[in-house]
Amino acid sequence: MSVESGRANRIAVVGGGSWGTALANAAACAGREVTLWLRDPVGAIHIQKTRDNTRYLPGIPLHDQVQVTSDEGRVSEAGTILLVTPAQTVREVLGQLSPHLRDTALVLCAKGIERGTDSFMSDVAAEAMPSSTVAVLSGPSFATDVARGLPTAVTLACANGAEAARLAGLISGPAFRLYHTDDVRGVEIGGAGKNVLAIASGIVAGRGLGESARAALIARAFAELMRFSKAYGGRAETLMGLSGLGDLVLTASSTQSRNFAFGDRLGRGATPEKAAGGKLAEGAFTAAALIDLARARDVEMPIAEAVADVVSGVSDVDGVVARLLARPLKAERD
Ligand SMILES: NC(=O)C1=CN([C@@H]2O[C@H](COP(=O)(O)OP(=O)(O)OC[C@H]3O[C@@H](n4cnc5c(N)ncnc54)[C@H](OP(=O)(O)O)[C@@H]3O)[C@@H](O)[C@H]2O)C=CC1
Ligand SMILES: O=C(CO)COP(=O)(O)O
Repeated sequence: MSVESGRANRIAVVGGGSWGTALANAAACAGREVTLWLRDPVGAIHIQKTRDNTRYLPGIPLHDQVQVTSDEGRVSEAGTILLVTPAQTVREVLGQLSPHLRDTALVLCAKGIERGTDSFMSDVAAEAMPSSTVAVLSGPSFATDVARGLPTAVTLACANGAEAARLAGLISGPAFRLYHTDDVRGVEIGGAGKNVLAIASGIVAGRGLGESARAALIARAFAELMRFSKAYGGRAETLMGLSGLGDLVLTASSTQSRNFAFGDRLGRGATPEKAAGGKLAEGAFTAAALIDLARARDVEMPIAEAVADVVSGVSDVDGVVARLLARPLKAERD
């Protein structure tokens, strides 16, 4: 096999948390050679040897075709990189890796918006790596399900539609089905926004407001997501698909979701600091940026605003619930 055809078949996964490890398994099941890169050398040696990511995905065996390393140079052996660290670290990680990357397709897997700059992930990547092909992967997919080989379907977006189809084919396996689109903005808005809105759904559950309230909230949260996406150029059909409705339904209705669980604890009275419980709840970091962007284009997002206020400590749960219930009645289409 030539070096170039070897690169084409090799995928590097950057970030050895739960989703990175799951995606490494999924890509290996798709027949790819996989390098899983972690920043922690001790952790990398441990996982390579035991074939178990005991910290993030205990008890789920790592596929034989996954090689684990902490050597940044090894990332350059792959033609495609899946970037799977938290959204707020993407700029830093790309800065660290860019000297090692050439002719690389970059698939962004974090679901969030960068705080401070209010930047979407694809814009962060385009700034950090202007000559790379940038794609976004998002959709309903809990790491434990995917790592175990349970079936799901997600969306891969790239502005170049042919490249989106090629990358979807490269990563899709028997149980991990990737649909493709050229609507990058729509897909990344679905993934980032649903995390914030899932916190609201968790709050409703934790506060004991009932199943009816939760269903009503999810429907109105989806209306917010559609309005926001329209204002930022995402297509309605994308938001109605896997990365919008599909992922909102999953995340806003399952205690397996860290964002839902975070909201649930807030609803039961925990402080934002305690509610996270040491786990990543991306929506808590994205909420303020989402609201900044919504205000900048006059998009009404009362549910996302309520989450941002509770997370930042500006309001308490009962205060935002009362505020939402006191909103004036209006036509449903608005
Ligand atoms: N888990 C899931 O089911 C899914 C997650 N996602 C998204 O994937 C992204 C990652 O989530 P997930 O894997 O679950 O998170 P985890 O908390 O499970 O893991 C995060 C990983 O990122 C690493 N990391 C953190 N900061 C840095 C950094 N500065 N440089 C290098 N590595 C870093 C951590 O390393 P260390 O251990 O050394 O801190 C860890 O390996 C999130 O945006 C999430 O929304 C998307 C779909 C499903
Ligand atoms: O994005 C996810 C499922 O698609 C994972 O959600 P949580 O980060 O809330 O666990």
